[in-house]
Amino acid sequence: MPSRQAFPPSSNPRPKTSVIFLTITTFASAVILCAILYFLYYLWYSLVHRSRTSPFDSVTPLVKLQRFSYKELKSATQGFSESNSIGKGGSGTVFRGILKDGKLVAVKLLDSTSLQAEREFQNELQVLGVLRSPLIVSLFGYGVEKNKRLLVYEYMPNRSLQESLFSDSNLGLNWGRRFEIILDIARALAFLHLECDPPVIHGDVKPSNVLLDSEFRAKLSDFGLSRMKIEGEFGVDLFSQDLGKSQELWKSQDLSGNLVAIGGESETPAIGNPVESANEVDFALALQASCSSKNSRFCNNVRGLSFSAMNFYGNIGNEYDSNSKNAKGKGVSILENGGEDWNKFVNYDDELSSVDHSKELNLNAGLLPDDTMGTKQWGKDWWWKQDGSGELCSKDYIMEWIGSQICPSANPDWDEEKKCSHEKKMTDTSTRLDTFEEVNEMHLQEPGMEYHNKRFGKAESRRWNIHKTKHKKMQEWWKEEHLDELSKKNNKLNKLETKCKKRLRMPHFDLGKRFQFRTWRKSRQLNVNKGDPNMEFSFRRGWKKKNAHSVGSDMWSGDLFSRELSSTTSMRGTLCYVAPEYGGCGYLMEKADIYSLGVLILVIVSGRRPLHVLSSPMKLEKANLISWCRQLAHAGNLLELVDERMKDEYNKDQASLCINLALACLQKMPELRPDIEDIVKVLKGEMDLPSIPFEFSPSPPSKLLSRSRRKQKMNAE
Ligand SMILES: Nc1ncnc2c1ncn2[C@@H]1O[C@H](COP(=O)(O)OP(=O)(O)OP(=O)(O)O)[C@@H](O)[C@H]1O
Repeated sequence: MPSRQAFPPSSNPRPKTSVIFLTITTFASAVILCAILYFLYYLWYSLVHRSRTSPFDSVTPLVKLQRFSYKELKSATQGFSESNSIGKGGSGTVFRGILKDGKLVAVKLLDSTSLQAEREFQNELQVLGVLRSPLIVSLFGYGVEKNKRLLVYEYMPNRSLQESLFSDSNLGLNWGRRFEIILDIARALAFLHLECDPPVIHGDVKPSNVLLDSEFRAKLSDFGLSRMKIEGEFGVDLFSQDLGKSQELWKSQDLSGNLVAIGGESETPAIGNPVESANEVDFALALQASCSSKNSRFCNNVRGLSFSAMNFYGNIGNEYDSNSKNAKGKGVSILENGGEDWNKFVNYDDELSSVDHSKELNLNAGLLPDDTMGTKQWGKDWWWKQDGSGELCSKDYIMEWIGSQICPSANPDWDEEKKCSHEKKMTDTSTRLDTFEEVNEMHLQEPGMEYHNKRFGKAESRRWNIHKTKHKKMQEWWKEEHLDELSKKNNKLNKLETKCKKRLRMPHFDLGKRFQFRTWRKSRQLNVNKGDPNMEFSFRRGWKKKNAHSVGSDMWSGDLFSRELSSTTSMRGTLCYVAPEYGGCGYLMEKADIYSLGVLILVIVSGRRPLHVLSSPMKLEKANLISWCRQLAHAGNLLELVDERMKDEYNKDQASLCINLALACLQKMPELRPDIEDIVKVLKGEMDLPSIPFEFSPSPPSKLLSRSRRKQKMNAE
């Protein structure tokens, strides 16, 4: 009998494998769990960390802004009395006030029903609220009550540079002061661009935003259009915002930037809720509430988006609107409704009206659940993001507008002068153009290249070549533009002559207004409040009743129209001061401020507005300060630009340095404009002015303009 093979008793290998497998699995699970936990922790940490960090933490300690009650500010300004009114701007009226402790302040009462004002209020708090520098006007505090918004600033006894420069007496501004003011403004910009982290771009550098203290030292103010430049971004994709969502939120908008229900009922909403408690507020918390959660980064990047103008174009500039079908359609329906909805406001829809500003401004943001902040974020900040896919390029529109508005003075002497010299001028100009072009060519190829290599190194030479090509195109365009401009002016002269004959008398002041009405109504078929002589147009304000008591604006000169042109705030800056690359379509970068500084320097040196058309008989070439300056530079006669009121009592070297510096700042290509650091050094005499090729035109060719120009040419033929 075969014996059974006896196996030695052996341990079962299966359980062993299971143990190993189990161990590995447990270990792997533990590792995965740890990784998940770590990831979650990281996520939590970064969210919490980000939402609690003010962009200015690194440079400035958190600033506590005082919260004032409306009552307090009302009594400080004697009930916002007219005698205490010291100026009116695009977003509100400024009053002189004395606080209980005797401190002299300037209180800005914002136009309560305007979203534009709300946006600027927020921006002012978020940017100016955390800036502290002797070169920047201090914001002491704010007030929020129902739909009232107030900002309390340090009082600047000599008001704005606008007033000092354009007042009749202008006694205060001798050359020494003017030069100091230029230096102060440059220093202020250096502070914003270089010392702030992230850098702050002012976005609206102009005389009325430069305030003068008792010793006529200048401080920069009005940060309503400013923005912070976050994380070294270049051109944050503004259009990547959740525009679909934000556009759903608004129904449509009237010309003053207020929402309008299309064909529907409207009402005046309260923008926020009164907050009873807490006299002093840690504004970082408001900042936190406003810029929290996942959208916080973008929140700061989309400051300078002017809502009103964009939709204004959307509404009226139908032929220019290639993208914003919605805006167009809505605009048309508003107009079709008879345009009467303009004065009715439906500022917030349900989601918007649910925004609790008391939380935002009063509060302990830490108590707000994150998701609440996240979702409300869009509601709260939606108007920042309106400049999206539907945005029109305002520049083209503005340029055409200027073109349509520039008309010679009604002064008959001047007309005569123009008529007589016009033919001669045509020939003169062609000669000048040739020479001009030659000089430009020389500048571009020789010193320009040298300067560029020196400054940016050879690695950049490819880019430079692209620039050169662009320059060439620009030159060609300029030539076309210039000739075209002259023939346009000629046409206008003829038209004006006919009109003069018809009307016999053409009141000086009415000209601008009349032209505005005519042009806007005719070309855009706007149904505006017909013929109200007190209406004026502003890109920032839309149509607005002129305030007879406005100190800071029109009263300083008779040339209403000229004043308006040179200080009309456009989408994200002020017409004539806004950099050409920025005109509402581009990204706001430091070099845009440099461009505005260039215009401002010329204005300070010359005591003229950038566009000065109607005030007195003058040669047409002087009307546009920048092109006149370029012509003088070409003729080697820069000092002719200096304010005649100073007679010979100015420092010629300094004046010529300033004008040259301004021309450098006014270069078309932002990269070629000097940095603010260099500008300050040049002004202080610590550095020579680099030789820079001067460009020609402040505006590049645009499809639209060339199209209209082509049409004009065809018609002429
Ligand atoms: N802190 C201040 N101290 C003294 N005067 C001031 C102060 N702030 C403003 N003003 C005066 O009020 C005027 C209006 O200022 P505001 O900032 O409202 O508008 P603006 O800059 O003239 O125009 P916009 O707001 O359209 O750019 C100024 O021109 C200035 O005369």
